[in-house]
Amino acid sequence: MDKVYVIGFMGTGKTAIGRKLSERYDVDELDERFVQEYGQSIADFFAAHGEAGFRARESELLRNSQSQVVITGGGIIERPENRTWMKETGTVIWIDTPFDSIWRRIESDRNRPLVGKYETVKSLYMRRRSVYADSANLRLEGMKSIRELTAEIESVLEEKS
Ligand SMILES: Nc1ncnc2c1ncn2[C@@H]1O[C@H](COP(=O)(O)OP(=O)(O)O)[C@@H](O)[C@H]1O
Ligand SMILES: O=C(O)C1=C[C@@H](OP(=O)(O)O)[C@@H](O)[C@H](O)C1
Ligand SMILES: [Mg+2]
Repeated sequence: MDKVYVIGFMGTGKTAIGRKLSERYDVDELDERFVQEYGQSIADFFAAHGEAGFRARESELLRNSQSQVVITGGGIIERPENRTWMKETGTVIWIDTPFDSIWRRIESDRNRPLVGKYETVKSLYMRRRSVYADSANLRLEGMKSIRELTAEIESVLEEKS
């Protein structure tokens, strides 16, 4: 398999980039598929089943994805088996954005159940950052625009085709 996986912390633009890529490529946005399949928002699902319940289903969606481009949720790298799966089945692209820019984008978004206090989210970011780095084949500079980031991912897709 020769997929492209897009990873990165919440608010790095994965979903927005996925929407643009879907104009030209077959894209699976795992969080959107989650909501379709389970008929509940991610926030409501977390409240009812906890993070562990979400992670189990998220991992299943990752494994079953048939699309060329897979847009992940920020926590996909929490499970080591997901990191291994992505590396073995495709190219993993990490969008690396400084925390303070991310925070401005996500702080008032109530759809992300893991967004709480600044310090708590920042420590999640600090813990995950090296995990994204270890999981990825390619790092993109996240301060670029959505359009530029999309174009960079498109050039990886073109190279692979
Ligand atoms: N590189 C960027 N430049 C400008 N705005 C961005 C960028 N990345 C994300 N955003 C904005 O931040 C918000 C969250 O983006 P989203 O695509 O939902 O991120 P993710 O899926 O990685 O959590 C959206 O309003 C999006 O337009
Ligand atoms: O980082 C995380 O653990 C999560 C990120 C979210 O996706 P985005 O990265 O698209 O915000 C979503 O999957 C869920 O709220 C959990
Ligand atoms: Mg998203």
